[in-house]
Amino acid sequence: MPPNPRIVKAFKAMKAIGIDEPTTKPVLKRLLKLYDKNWELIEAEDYRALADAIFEEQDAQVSGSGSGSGGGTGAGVSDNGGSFMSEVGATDETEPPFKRLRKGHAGETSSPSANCNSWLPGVPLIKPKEEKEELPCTNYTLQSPDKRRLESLVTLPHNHASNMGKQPNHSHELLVVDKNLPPESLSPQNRHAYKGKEPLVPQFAVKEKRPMPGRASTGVVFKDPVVESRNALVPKENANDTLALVVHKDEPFTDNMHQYLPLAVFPPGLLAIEGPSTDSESMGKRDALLSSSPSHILAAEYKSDNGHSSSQNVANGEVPIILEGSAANLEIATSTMGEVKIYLSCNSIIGKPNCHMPTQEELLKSVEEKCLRSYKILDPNFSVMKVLKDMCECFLELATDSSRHSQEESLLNVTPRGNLLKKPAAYGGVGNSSPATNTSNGSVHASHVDVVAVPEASVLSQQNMLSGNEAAARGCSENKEGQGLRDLELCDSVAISECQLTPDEFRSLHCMNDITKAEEAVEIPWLNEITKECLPRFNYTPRNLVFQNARVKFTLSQIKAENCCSRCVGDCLSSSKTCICSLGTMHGFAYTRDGLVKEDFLEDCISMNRDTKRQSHSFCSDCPIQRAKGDGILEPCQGHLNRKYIKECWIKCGCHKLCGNRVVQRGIRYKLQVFFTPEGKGWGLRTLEKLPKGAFVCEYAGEILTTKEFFERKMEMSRDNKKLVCPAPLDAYWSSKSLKDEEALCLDATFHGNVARFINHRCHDANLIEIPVKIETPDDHYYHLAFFTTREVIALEELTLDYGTEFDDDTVDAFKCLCCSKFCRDMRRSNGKYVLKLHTLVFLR
Ligand SMILES: C[S@@+](CC[C@H](N)C(=O)[O-])C[C@H]1O[C@@H](n2cnc3c(N)ncnc32)[C@H](O)[C@@H]1O
Repeated sequence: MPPNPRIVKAFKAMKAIGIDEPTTKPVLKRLLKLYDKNWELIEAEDYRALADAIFEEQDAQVSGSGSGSGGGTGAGVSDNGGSFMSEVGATDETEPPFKRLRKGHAGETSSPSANCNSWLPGVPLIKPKEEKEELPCTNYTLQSPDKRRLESLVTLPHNHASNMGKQPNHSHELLVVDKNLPPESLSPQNRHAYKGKEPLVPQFAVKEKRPMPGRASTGVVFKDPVVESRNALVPKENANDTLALVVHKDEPFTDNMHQYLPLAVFPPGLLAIEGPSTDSESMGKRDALLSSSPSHILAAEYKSDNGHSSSQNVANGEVPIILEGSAANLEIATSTMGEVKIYLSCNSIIGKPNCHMPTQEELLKSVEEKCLRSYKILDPNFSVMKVLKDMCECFLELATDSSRHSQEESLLNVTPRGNLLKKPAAYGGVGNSSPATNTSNGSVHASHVDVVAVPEASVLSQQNMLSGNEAAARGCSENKEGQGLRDLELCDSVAISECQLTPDEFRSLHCMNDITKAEEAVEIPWLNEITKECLPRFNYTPRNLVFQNARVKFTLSQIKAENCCSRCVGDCLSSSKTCICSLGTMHGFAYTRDGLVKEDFLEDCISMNRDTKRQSHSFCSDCPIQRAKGDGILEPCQGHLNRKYIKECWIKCGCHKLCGNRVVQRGIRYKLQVFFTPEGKGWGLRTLEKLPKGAFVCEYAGEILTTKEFFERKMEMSRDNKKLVCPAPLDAYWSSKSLKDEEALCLDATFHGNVARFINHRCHDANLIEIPVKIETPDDHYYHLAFFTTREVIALEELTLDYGTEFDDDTVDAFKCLCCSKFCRDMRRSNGKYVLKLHTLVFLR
């Protein structure tokens, strides 16, 4: 009979860890009996149960007791060398070795079937059936970038009580040993705990070796009351089964000494109550936790150089001494129970006299204040606990995303070392991001930043620090007669406002953040570092709303079979079949697969806008504007610029919402910010990330008014000495054919509008262009006004549009143009004759 391949494999596995076949055989036989031939249990975790049982037996032999300790597999089962499979059915109900994994926990029961997988992919760990009364998390794997080190480390439940002068029931103290050491080189006390290749419980792999300083080493544990309830991180004298997170210097197998300062431990319960501060109940709970008596919160666990362990309350002024190395190191430990522990070793306090350990509450408050000041994080809900919680959650996400890396890589690389806590929470970014660099005053340099997901208040500071070239690139220096200098001065003068706001002011500034009220897919914050002015009141609407009489009917019957691609599926842009929607216009699809307007189409639109020679106009015989003015004088039509348009797939098309021919209808995608301009233009809109040429930024959304309604509204407003914000006629298709009043439409964003209402004017070389887009209806009198970039726009650059205003036209009440463009059409600026006129129909051409 050929040898059972499973048996052969078991032998091999044991051999790999230095256990020969004769030693393995009897134990394996006994295990098979015990597990009723359930090979899965034996094979689990690289034959961990088998290895465990063998060590158990060796331990027993060393101690001469004849039976394994702690309910082990027992000894004395004879190895008769026969076929294992024929020997099943033995009656000795010895406890399975899995139970040993939790040895030391009073009243604990376990069973072979109680296997659980660690959430770290590929790192299965055994856990007992009942977890309630136990350490919630007895397997901590420190994530280390140092792969080799971690590979060579395995941790053991610490059984060296005698060496340590400690009671042996402190069985969860940790010991770090080199995994590469053969088991024989371990003492029997330790070998019994060498359970296969994977770390055992509790597990605590240390990141890297550090030289031991010639002084006492101290591990400090901030003990959270919540944690205490779960028995983790309690001072040793308070708990028999303490999980001590300190590695002793005198341990024979390592000089890896770490002192960890666990800032926060988030067992699931604590995570659950950590909500945003608006949730008063959660806040209350958290506050209650944080306001526990300091002595309860703060405890320190010391390991001194002489190998003695003691616990101390650091609040009494005794100074822990931390190992040398970098000023602060961040370590993250994870557990099979889904817990993440964060350790911060603060080495820089070494040798500092009169150190007083802060309470956890003090520390969190101080870090929060620092964050608010240094990084201008304006979110009133911001809290360090939240950041830490986010860190834990991100960690869990990354660690459990098996698609990202191989197991080892994810184990090792998910934890950035060092400065993690120094980074502002608001940092992040989309696409390629080169991180902005912090300056000593806490502001941020924006140079060479492609993508800046900027903490709102720091953005202006970034702009203030632009070099001349950068400023030029952003349009501050390209104007006439020293205007660039003036603009730069203006920019410079803004710098003083930086860092002057208190955290409370920052918080209150933030109270109205995200101007979209979550109506858009992205948040759009606002910022004013120039004045105390707040954003004007208006109702944010991401889509156009009919005010009253406008005739905007979206009916399916309007969309004929010949102008919709009902047979398309998925993405029309990548379809091999010709899509009807691409035939509807002269230019085929206007978008590239990247969702950008095609270069030639865009260039055409731009030149038709900028080059008067290429412009053509339509003239109405009975112009709705002249009609609607209602001043009794019916002037001839002034002409309406003919424009190219984009037709997107619409409701009757069969394609996906993510079809490449549906860009504008999917809404704003880029990170934008409304900010107060330093040049005196009032509010403006800018991008917080680099935008490619032809990118859709936003559409102009507002109320759809008939032209008649618009003029009535305008009159009404001017009676109250107010003006409308920025009306835009939808006149691209007005022509000689007579339009009814309810068809001659325009958009007004004064009361209801979107972010486009903050886009300022720039003469000629604006970085945005408006292109009419048909989305719901082929009716020419209604369409969307979408804004696309005319070129690449760098992060923090203001987004501008050429309104088409003729500043020398006395019939138009135009603002004094401060666009800074060298092509500025407002001659009043250069000759000093600044004429302040009421702004009216700037969009009307
Ligand atoms: C569509 S709104 C833009 C947002 C506006 N800045 C605000 O604070 O609400 C148009 C108004 O902004 C101002 N504005 C826009 N571009 C300007 C420019 N280049 N120079 C001066 N003021 C400008 C004018 O008051 C104009 O009437």
